[in-house]
Amino acid sequence: AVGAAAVAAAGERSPVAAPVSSVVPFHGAHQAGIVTPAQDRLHLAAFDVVTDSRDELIALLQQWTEAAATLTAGGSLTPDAGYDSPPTDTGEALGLSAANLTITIGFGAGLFRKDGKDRFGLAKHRPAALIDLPHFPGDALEPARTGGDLVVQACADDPQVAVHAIRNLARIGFGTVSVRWSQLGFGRTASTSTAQATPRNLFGFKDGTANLKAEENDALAEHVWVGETGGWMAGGTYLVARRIRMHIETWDRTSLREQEQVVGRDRTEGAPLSGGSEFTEPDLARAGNDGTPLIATTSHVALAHPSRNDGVRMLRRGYNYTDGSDGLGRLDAGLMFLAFVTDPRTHYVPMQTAMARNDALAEYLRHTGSGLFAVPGGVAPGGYVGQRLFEA
Ligand SMILES: C=CC1=C(C)c2cc3[nH]c(cc4nc(cc5[nH]c(cc1n2)c(C)c5CCC(=O)O)C(CCC(=O)O)=C4C)c(C)c3C=C
Ligand SMILES: [Fe+2]
Repeated sequence: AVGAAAVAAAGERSPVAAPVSSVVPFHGAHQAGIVTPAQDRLHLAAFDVVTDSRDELIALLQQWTEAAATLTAGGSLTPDAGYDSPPTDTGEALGLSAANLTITIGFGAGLFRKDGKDRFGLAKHRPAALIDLPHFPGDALEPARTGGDLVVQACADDPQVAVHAIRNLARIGFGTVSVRWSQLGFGRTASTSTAQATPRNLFGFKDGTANLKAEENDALAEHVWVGETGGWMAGGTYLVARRIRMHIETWDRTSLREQEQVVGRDRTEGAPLSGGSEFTEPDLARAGNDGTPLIATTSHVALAHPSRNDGVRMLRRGYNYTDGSDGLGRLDAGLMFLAFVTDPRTHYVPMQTAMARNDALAEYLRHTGSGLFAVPGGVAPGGYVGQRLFEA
């Protein structure tokens, strides 16, 4: 510390040890990056497995697990093979803190069977919940932004740390996997802890108010985690990823009254239009002077509310994105919707179907990418992500 202070006093930059508060533990009962506090930056990448070798796949997951444990602790990858070889770590995170990096790994349907082939002898272990998502009305999915045999979600407070993580995992996987699609995100669009303030999405509304929070253990057990009867998926969850383009130029020409009616909450506070403040429970039955519900039945909040969805809740953990413009004078901007659920058949498909048909918000949205991934439970030191699947 004395040495560091002397360097700082001399006005030079010194390599500073990562403060403890910037490290999210990698090992645990569940993978990090799900109920751990949502960071502000995302790099999500889906990979195709390009080998048919089960041993190579297992070796990759072992290497990814080891690298993830190192990177999330703020370390860099070692050892180097020598001066005449490419460095083992790509280097752009040297000197940066761990920035609360979390790395979360999931398995797509293609790992279990692809093009009719059971490449890795895993077909019999494909969970029933890992469905092929149906086509929803209005979907405009681009194949180059959809699917993937594996997914890695890297979240951090620093975008360079998140990108470094994905880049290095892709580098480790060279010859075994290739990146199918990837998405950068900024500005989380959900709170996953009551300690976090509610952020805003690119429509300018608070997003995440009624989200499931890390403190709600019973609700997480019911709506997010796969239970003990789930075999190799026990302690895991399913990640629904949807790249949703938001027509922000159209939205920006819409009156505030219309915007609030479409959402069902007021823009400033995020309070439900039935009254109260941000965290007041929406009263979907409360009618205004004209006898119609204050929260329109076609509003997003009404359609997403548990009372209209068999009591279903989900853990949303999405991010805003902007990917330049589309050549027609419009920003390609939107929401990388990420939600963790115990079973997408009950906890995503019915809600998305209702929204695609009736949600007033749908007029301003276009789903352009999609993925569904089984996210296994957490890893103990010495183990690797998905070990229970390969030993099942
Ligand atoms: C199928 C699930 C959902 C999709 C897809 C989705 C897209 C989406 N949502 C917003 C903005 C808001 N969503 C809000 C609440 C909310 N949304 C969902 C589900 C999906 N959203 C749920 C389950 C909820 C919570 C409902 C409840 O329990 O009351 C809100 C209100 C604030 C909040 O509670 O978070 C906003 C705003 C956008 C812009 C969007 C697609 C781009
Ligand atoms: Fe929503």
